[in-house]
Amino acid sequence: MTAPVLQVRGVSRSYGAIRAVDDVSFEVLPGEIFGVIGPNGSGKTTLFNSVLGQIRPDTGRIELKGEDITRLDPVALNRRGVGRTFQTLQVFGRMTVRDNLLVAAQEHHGSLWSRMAAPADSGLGGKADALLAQFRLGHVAHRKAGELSYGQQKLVDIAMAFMSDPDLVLLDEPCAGVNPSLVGGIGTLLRELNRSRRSSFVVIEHNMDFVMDLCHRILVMVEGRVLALGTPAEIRANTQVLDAYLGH
Ligand SMILES: Nc1ncnc2c1ncn2[C@@H]1O[C@H](COP(=O)(O)OP(=O)(O)OP(=O)(O)O)[C@@H](O)[C@H]1O
Repeated sequence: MTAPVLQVRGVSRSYGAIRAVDDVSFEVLPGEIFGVIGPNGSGKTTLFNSVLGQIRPDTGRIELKGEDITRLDPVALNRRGVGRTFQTLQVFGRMTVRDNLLVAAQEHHGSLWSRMAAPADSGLGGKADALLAQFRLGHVAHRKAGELSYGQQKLVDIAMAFMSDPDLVLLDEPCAGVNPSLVGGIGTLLRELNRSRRSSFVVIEHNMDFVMDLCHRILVMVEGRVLALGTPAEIRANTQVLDAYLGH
């Protein structure tokens, strides 16, 4: 059997009396695109941030390629090959698109403070140019990121996560705020990246068509717990999911 890239075992996290994540277990396989869906407040972000070392779970264990990463911070995780995108844009509007990518890579190699310094090329220019071409952003490489449309800035944001050649990328609502006409393009791009880079993705997304179309397997969370886990076809046909969530 193929060893999982990510293994989450019995993770729980409470905020006071609220059990935001309640005994959640799942694994993500190499090359898998794994979706996490659920109504607002069902614990998706808390689960995501637990995996990313942004918050500490109260109980449970998280493994990356068989190694315990439960207590690692986001910078250490990034160095081990875990990338992420945020719900809100992280691009520096006054820097060029290409420099945004170079700075993202420096963050991987150096300190967070390097984001604030003028970016040197550091030999990463070739990698940035290849990603910009793959993201169809080559023609805007030298424009200030803040001058681009929101959808294009979102692409820059996603490209930044790939500068560190991650094995695993967690994408927090890649379609949020994006014009519906561009959503299909983001899906195509993520499929291409998944194939060409053989990296695994975990995607939180409210756009159900996007998730069903993109993901190999989907975890459905309701009130902090796993309601269902299966292929898109299995999730669509699951009556509990229909009642608790999709049927709303
Ligand atoms: N920092 C916090 N302090 C207190 N309660 C929190 C905190 N973060 C999350 N919660 C609570 O934990 C529960 C799960 O929230 P979480 O943000 O993880 O859900 P979500 O599924 O990501 O929601 P959304 O789809 O709206 O982003 C909710 O009841 C929320 O109010």
